[in-house]
Amino acid sequence: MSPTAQMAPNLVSATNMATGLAKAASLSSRAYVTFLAGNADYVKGVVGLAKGLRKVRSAHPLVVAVLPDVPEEHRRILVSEGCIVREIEPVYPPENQTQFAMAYYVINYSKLRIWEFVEYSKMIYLDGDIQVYDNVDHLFDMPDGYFYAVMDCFCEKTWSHTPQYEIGYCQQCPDKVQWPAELGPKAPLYFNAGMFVYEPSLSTYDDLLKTLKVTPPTPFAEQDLLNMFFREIYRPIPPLYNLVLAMLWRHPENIELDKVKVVHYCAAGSKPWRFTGKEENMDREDIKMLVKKWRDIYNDETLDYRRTNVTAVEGGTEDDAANELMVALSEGGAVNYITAPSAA
Ligand SMILES: O=c1ccn([C@@H]2O[C@H](COP(=O)(O)OP(=O)(O)O)[C@@H](O)[C@H]2O)c(=O)[nH]1
Ligand SMILES: OC[C@H]1O[C@H](O[C@@H]2[C@@H](O)[C@H](O)[C@@H](O)[C@H](O)[C@@H]2O)[C@H](O)[C@@H](O)[C@H]1O
Ligand SMILES: [Mn+2]
Repeated sequence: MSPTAQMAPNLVSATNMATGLAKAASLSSRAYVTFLAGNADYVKGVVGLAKGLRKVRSAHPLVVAVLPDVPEEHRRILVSEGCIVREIEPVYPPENQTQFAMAYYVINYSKLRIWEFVEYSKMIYLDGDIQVYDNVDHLFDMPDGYFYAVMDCFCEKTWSHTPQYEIGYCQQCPDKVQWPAELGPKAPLYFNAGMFVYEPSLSTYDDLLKTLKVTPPTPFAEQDLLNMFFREIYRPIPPLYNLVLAMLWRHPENIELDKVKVVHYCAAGSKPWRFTGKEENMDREDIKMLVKKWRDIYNDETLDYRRTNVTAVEGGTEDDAANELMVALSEGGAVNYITAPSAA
C-alpha cells in the first residue's frame, strides 16, 4: 500500500490543503517583508510586527530578510511566530569617510537584497521598529510601476548636516520657509525608507547595486540612495501609513493620531522594547500611549502563531489535521504559512 494511502484520511485532505495553500500563496505572490541584522534586541521588533500583522488579519505572510549574524535561536523564534525567514548576504557601500547619521546605518544597505525576492510580485517593506495597527493589505492593490512611501520630515537633529535644516525648510510645511534660490532647484519630495510598497525585480536589483557602487555614501545611507534611484516613480502616500514619530511634535497639524494605521518608532529613545522614557520628547502622553500599544500586542499570547494556528484544533473539527500538519511542518521550517486567525 502506498504511503499516501496509509495516511489517515484527514491527513490526506490536509496535505491537499497545504498544497493548495502553497499554490494560492505563489499565485497571490504578495508579502510583507522586514529586515533583521545582529544578535541584539531588534528581533523583538520583528516578533511584535508579526503579531501586529496577525492581529489586523493581514492575508499575506511576513518574510524576514536576515543577515548571517542573526543567531539560530532568533530565527527559530521568528519561524515559530509564522515568519518566512530568508538569509541574505550583506551589501556594503563603497569605501568612504562619510559620517552616517547613525553609525549603524552602514548595515541598512543590505535592505537592498529584498529586490531579489522575485517569487513575490509585490511586497510592502516595513522596518523592524514599525507596528501595523490597522489592516493595510489594500496598499498591494495600488497601480504597479510606482514606488509608494510616506514623506519624511527634515526637522530632527539627525538632519542638522543639511542646508535645508540650517534655514528651517521642511517639505512637511513648504510654505513656512520658502526654498531659497541659492540652493538651486527645489529638491524632489523625499520619503522615509522605513516603509514602502515596491515590486521585486532582478534587473532593478542589478541597477541599484551598479548605482550603489558609483554613489558616494551619504548620512541616511540606503534611504538617500533609494530616494535618488526612485525619484521619477516615487508617489507619496499619506502619513497615516508610516507615522514618523517626530511628526507629532514637528508637524502635529499634518497628523490625525486616531486615523494612523502604521507607526514608525524611529525617534531617538522610542524603540518600544527598550523604552525608558528619558530621552527628549519621550515623556509625551501620545508617545507613552503608542509604546504601551506596541507592548500590549508584543505581550498578547493569544496573538502567538501557535495559539492562533491551533485554536481550531480544540473544536475537534476536520481542520485539526490541517492545522497540526502546518504547525508540524512550520516547526520543521518546511512550510511557513501564516493562517488567517480563526474568525472567532
Ligand atoms: O541592529 C540593528 C539595526 C537595524 N536593524 C534593522 O534595520 C532597520 C532600520 O534601522 P532603524 O529602524 O533603527 O533606523 P531608524 O528608522 O530608527 O532610523 C530596523 O528597523 C531593523 O529592521 C536591525 O535589524 N538590527
Ligand atoms: O538608514 C537610514 C535610515 O533612515 C530612516 O531613518 C531616519 C529618518 O527617518 C530620519 O528622517 C529621522 O529623523 C530619523 O530619526 C530616522 O532614524 C529610515 O527610517 C530607516 O529605516 C533607515 O532607512
Ligand atoms: Mn526604523
